[in-house]
Amino acid sequence: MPLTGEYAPSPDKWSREQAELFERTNGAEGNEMQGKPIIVLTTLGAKSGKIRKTPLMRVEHDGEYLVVASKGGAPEHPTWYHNIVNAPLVELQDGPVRKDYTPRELSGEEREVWWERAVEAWPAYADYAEKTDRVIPVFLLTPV
Ligand SMILES: C[C@H](OP(=O)(O)OC[C@@H](O)[C@@H](O)[C@@H](O)Cn1c2nc(=O)[nH]c(=O)c-2cc2ccc(O)cc21)C(=O)N[C@@H](CCC(=O)N[C@@H](CCC(=O)O)C(=O)O)C(=O)O
Repeated sequence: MPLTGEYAPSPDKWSREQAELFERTNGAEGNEMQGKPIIVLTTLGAKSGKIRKTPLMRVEHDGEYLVVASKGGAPEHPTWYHNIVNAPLVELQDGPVRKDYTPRELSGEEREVWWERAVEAWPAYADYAEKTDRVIPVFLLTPV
């Protein structure tokens, strides 16, 4: 059952425009970042209850996805982190396919395995981790 509510565009022009182009073309355009594939995560605002759309790097394995709250290695988590922590359900669109997922924050050994996959998909994640003292949260998204 897709998330419903009023869409609230991100104030960040770059990611807003990429998410909107990606959705407008059903994943045919705006689907890469420097030649690497992206997905669009839809969450419900933890405070606003509005629909938030966030382009993220695509990290997939056997039908499950990892989303990485890196925000380029900024000292603080991205705000969508609070939405996902607060939400029992998120939506992810990969190309033309949009599905519901249950998010679970990873730690320990499981996080290590998926972190490797994330760095393979987008090597800059390793640089972001060097840049900040915070542990970059990662969430495993399992199809509902
Ligand atoms: C600018 C800010 O965005 P953010 O949620 O902090 O997310 C920052 C970035 O992670 C986000 O811009 C990503 O899309 C950037 N980004 C990636 N960001 C990543 O963290 N990881 C990635 O892998 C990644 C890849 C990527 C690829 C392409 C691209 O264009 C952007 C990419 C934002 O939208 N702020 C809103 C609030 C958004 C929000 O969700 N508010 C909640 C409240 C949340 C709370 O409780 O604080 C609500 O509505 O209730 C605002 O200020 O109005």
